[in-house]
Amino acid sequence: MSSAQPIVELHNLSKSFGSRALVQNRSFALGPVSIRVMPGEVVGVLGESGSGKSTVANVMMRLTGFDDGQYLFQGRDVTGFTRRESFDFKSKVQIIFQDPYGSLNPRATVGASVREALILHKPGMSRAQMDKRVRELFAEVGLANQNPDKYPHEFSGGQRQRIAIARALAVEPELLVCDEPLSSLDVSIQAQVLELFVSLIRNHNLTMVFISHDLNVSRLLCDRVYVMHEGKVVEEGQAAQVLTQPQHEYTARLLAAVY
Ligand SMILES: Nc1ncnc2c1ncn2[C@@H]1O[C@H](COP(=O)(O)OP(=O)(O)OP(=O)(O)O)[C@@H](O)[C@H]1O
Repeated sequence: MSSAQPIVELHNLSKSFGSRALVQNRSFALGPVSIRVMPGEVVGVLGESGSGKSTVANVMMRLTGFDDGQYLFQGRDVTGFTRRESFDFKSKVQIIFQDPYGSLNPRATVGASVREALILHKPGMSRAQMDKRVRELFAEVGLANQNPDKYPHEFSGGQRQRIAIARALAVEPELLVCDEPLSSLDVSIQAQVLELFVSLIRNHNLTMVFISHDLNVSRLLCDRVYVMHEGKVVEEGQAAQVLTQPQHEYTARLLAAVY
């Protein structure tokens, strides 16, 4: 491993839901978990439904807080972020959700949605430069022939997910968090969007956290993986190793369920 600074470090982080006052009503979603993401890595966070994967994604995106532990982003404790750092964080970290409807404004054309990201996070571009960038991004995600002046409902689910990916890439994020980005798509479309992820990872040196219950997809995309069970990391390591010769009995069970 290089001596570069990690992008993300979660140290013994835990999070509970429910009433803080009534300990018996508190349910633990996470923890403690420690997860590290180095620049240029594709890191899988894997597990069954309810294992805490989305909570990890939400904490990493700062969409939700946490109770204990520490979250360092590029070496800075996120709880001490200034307003400026919080704003910068939003352009450095992007998320792709399971359901692309959730990330696209239904009342804006898809081109306007991508331009909005450019206006916010890449200020100073002219309208012509933005339109050119939108066309480049659309080509990159396999939508070269699609009209950016159409609305989200005029596209298929797979196309909408491609647009959400284009929007996330528009800000050239330093970290892309993908929360089950294939799960809401038809099986045949999943394979095509998976191919897009493979080519984006190959061509962009993306740093990515890939949240998934799909071990086959994770084996294909990820360099390293963390396997979660009941809110804790039960196994971590190189994807090729963990997903072929698991050391933990839970990972072995998950793998056995796939074949
Ligand atoms: N807002 C919430 N309020 C209360 N409990 C929650 C909330 N969000 C998650 N939980 C609980 O935290 C635990 C982990 O949920 P989480 O959504 O992170 O799991 P997951 O592995 O992403 O599952 P899935 O794949 O089904 O989304 C679950 O027990 C869940 O019920």
